[in-house]
Amino acid sequence: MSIAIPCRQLFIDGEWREPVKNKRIPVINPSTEQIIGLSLSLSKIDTDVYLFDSFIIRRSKLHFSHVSRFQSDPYFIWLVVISFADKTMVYSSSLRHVDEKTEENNWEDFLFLWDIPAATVEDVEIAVDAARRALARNKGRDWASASGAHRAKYLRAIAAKITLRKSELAKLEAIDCGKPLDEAAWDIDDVAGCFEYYADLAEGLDAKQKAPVSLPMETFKCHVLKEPIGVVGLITPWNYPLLMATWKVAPALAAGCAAILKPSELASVTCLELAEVCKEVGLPPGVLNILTGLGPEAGAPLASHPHVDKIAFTGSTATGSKIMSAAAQIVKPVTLELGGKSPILVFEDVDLDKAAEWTIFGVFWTNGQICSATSRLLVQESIATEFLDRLVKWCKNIKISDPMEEGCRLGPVVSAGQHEKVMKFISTAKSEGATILCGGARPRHLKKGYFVEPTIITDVTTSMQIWREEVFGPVLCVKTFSTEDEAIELANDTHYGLGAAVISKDLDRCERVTKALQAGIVWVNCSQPCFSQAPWGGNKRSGFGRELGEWGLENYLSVKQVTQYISDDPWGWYQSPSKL
Ligand SMILES: NC(=O)C1=CN([C@@H]2O[C@H](COP(=O)(O)OP(=O)(O)OC[C@H]3O[C@@H](n4cnc5c(N)ncnc54)[C@H](O)[C@@H]3O)[C@@H](O)[C@H]2O)C=CC1
Ligand SMILES: N=C(N)NCCCC(=O)O
Ligand code: NA
Repeated sequence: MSIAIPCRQLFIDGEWREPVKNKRIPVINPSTEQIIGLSLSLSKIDTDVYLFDSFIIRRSKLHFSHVSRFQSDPYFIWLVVISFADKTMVYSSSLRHVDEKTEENNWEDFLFLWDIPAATVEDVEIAVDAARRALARNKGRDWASASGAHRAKYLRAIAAKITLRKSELAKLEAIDCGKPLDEAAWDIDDVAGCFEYYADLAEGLDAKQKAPVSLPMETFKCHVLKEPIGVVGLITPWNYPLLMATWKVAPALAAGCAAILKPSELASVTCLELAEVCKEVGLPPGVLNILTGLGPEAGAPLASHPHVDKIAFTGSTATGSKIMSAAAQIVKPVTLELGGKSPILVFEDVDLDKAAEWTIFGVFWTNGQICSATSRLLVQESIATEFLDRLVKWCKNIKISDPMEEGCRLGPVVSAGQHEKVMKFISTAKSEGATILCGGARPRHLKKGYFVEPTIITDVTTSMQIWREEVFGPVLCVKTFSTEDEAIELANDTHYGLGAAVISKDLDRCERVTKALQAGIVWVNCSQPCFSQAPWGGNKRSGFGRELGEWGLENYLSVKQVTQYISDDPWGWYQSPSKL
């Protein structure tokens, strides 16, 4: 017998809520290709399990004493099993209670499968309504027109809770999307840091209100109010599930907006935990609603909803274009962070090993699934052979494993579909005449999971698919150049314009090249580091608008001009009837 136990519900109006259509999506672990689940067969559980007890992991055997938690709380239990490549672990989470369990029950009969709720247009309606009510409550004084300092308190409380749950959230993230645990831990620090940063900016907003605008006429006085845009829809991808959500949620809340977050169906688990965090800190109901679900069913109705005032999106260029079309029908503003095919330029004066490490970090970090991945290497001819040789050596040293394994530096890509897509890119490159210098296949030691070896492709022409299209996997393609001008021309030979990196000891050259590169972000002597304080976003088909920093806050603010007539004299344009 097998029953599905829902893990979390949709988070709407400050409450957990079942999706109207009661639809759910399984949570798949990309390392095992399996639905994360628990087979409650006593014999198995006695072998090797870990219990997450109120989010503290401890190794334990599962006894009925633990299971009895079922009865004490009729809605939640605290068990989830996660299967890894070589072992099975039990983690706790809030599972909805579906049956009366007693010690006499035969547990061998039950299989718990982990899934997430799938919202549809009906849930979107309820969430949008909740968000609008949150803005209007107490004439706006509870949130939208409260002081920034008031809202900052919630942002700080969220940051603190996230820090407290860091190791658990990092594990959930790593298991759900396949990124190495060390990277996931880093992400969670960034998440907390981002909430803290926007708490500061929310406080700073109060002092910036009523900023005067000087006018050329003494009879008038002008100032500017910064007001929340209103209800915002935030649609996010799976590569940095909680961090990409945070880049939008934190500034939106700082600004005083009410938000509906729609994370990616491929990795939503940590975003649902953010909902729990918001519940715990007592965020006013409806201020943040979290709707997991499929793009066309839950994302599209947000994009086209007449009462959603803005959409902020990160994801593929194809989906970004659909969202923009939907929003355009009602002239709804959008900001779009889309794909990329970012170049990294390596000049002949570099330290080869330092440059090699940044080059592989630039493209293999997050298993190659970063929109800003510097996935086109341009290396100066004079050092090309030696540099590629070093790169291959660095690649061979990358630990590819289950993301939970100590020291893992490359995990699986997120899904079967993504795996297939990446492998197809590699085979097309081969068929178009490119050379696979290293990688290109599943690592031999990993029979299961969506793993792809770190792959370097040479003998590439500028018309090949591998040069032009975003792979979103651990694949680097290489071309050589002889002059700086040629390097710049090749670098800018793309429809995208998100990131770019230049590696050279000559800082004057770095400055020249930086100016010539068509990109929203340029890294000098590094690739990928990212800070909450600095603007993030692209040009061309990589989208528009900037997240993070003060620019990120402006995304969610509307500027209101207030102009006052201060003269005692009448305006005097028409002849006054009283003078007749
Ligand atoms: N540049 C980036 O940050 C990302 C790029 N990608 C690329 O996109 C490819 C496809 O991956 P997906 O996960 O399908 O990306 P996607 O861009 O379709 O998904 C991003 C988000 O948009 C939502 N979405 C999908 N269709 C929608 C629609 N019609 N209206 C509103 N929301 C919608 C998804 O549910 C998800 O939350 C990947 O293979 C990768 O190459 C994927 C994720 C992030
Ligand atoms: N956390 C860092 N460094 N980068 C995040 C990049 C997320 C993106 O793909 O847009
Ligand atoms: Na997943």
